[in-house]
Amino acid sequence: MRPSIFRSVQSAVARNSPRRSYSTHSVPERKVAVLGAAGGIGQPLALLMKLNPLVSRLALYDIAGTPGVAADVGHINTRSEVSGYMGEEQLGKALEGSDVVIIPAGVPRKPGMTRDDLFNINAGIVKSLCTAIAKYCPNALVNMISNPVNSTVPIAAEVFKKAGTYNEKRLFGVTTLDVVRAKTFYAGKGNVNVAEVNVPVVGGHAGITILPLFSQATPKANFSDEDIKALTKRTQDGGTEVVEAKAGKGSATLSMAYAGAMFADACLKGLNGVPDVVECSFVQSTVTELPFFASKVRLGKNGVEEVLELGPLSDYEKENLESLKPELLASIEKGIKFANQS
Ligand SMILES: NC(=O)c1ccc[n+]([C@@H]2O[C@H](COP(=O)([O-])OP(=O)(O)OC[C@H]3O[C@@H](n4cnc5c(N)ncnc54)[C@H](O)[C@@H]3O)[C@@H](O)[C@H]2O)c1
Ligand SMILES: O=C(O)C[C@H](O)C(=O)O
Repeated sequence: MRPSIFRSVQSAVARNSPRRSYSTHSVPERKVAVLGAAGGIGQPLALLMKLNPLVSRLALYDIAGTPGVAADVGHINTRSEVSGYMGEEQLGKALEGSDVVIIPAGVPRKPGMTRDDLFNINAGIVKSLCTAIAKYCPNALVNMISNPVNSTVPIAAEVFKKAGTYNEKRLFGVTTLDVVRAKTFYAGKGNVNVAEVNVPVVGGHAGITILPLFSQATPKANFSDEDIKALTKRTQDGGTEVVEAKAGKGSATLSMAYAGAMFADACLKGLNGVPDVVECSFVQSTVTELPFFASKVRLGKNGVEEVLELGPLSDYEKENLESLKPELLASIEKGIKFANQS
């Protein structure tokens, strides 16, 4: 869970003849599609994926604005070929042959809203995009960013089940931003080097369902129970902190693009056979009694290689784990119901 994307980005930028360098190396061809690529997350995410030397083709899809984003990003002298696709009739072409599909399509929160308030609009968007994924690239790893993640991931699973393409190893809710925040806040409060910090974050991706496991954080810092409570609350409210600071202009976009690019990079490394790639993600799970749950996941050539157990929890974390379950289960069930009734 180290920010290896920086190393990837630095080495990509350092190369002036990327195509020549890659034609002589055994880096596999990998196509990545970004759905919602003209949005607040989509644009910086497109930039970061263009800087990733593991990507050979980058497909940027949105309902509007992608020709401009693709022309702009496409001028960067890194490995991947960039194509822009706009409107539903071009969605199939955007998806065909994709190894990884990243979905930041949909509306963001405004102050006073919960992520669940986005359900009515985003559930339909995710459902139609996943229907197309099942048709055009059923074997792709799907990285779901669109909120509410606690419901959109179960929606995607149901859509894929109906299409007969569901493989639980290939569907991921992107919770990396919770880990990114937990690391930043922990390092800031503990005055330790942020680059060395690791904090697993489990559960889901909304309010109290976000459960950072600071008892397992490394390197160890000497925090009081009150400090841990404050760090936990700040991590859980990180999204709201940004929504309020943006005052009606949306939610986290830049930190999310960073987190989304990190997670996609981990998926690509796993696909390419890099060993010991472990990230937290909201996946189908038996780690608790809930059908989906975020925890550490080992990534490999088929997507999820192993969903890791939670490990030892403090009493405070045990309590929080029990408290989050009803809300998380309700969000999961809401997604499943939506996918099966509409
Ligand atoms: N998982 C996370 O940690 C996390 C973090 C931040 C934001 N988000 C979520 O990501 C989503 C996007 O946020 P944003 O700030 O980029 O919003 P945005 O409004 O800036 O961008 C969304 C983009 O989606 C596009 N879009 C809408 N319908 C589409 C469709 N049917 N097909 C393809 N594209 C479509 C829009 O045209 C727009 O360009 C929101 O739901 C937000 O809550 C999740
Ligand atoms: O808070 C939001 O609505 C966006 C996102 O889920 C986040 O955590 O920043």
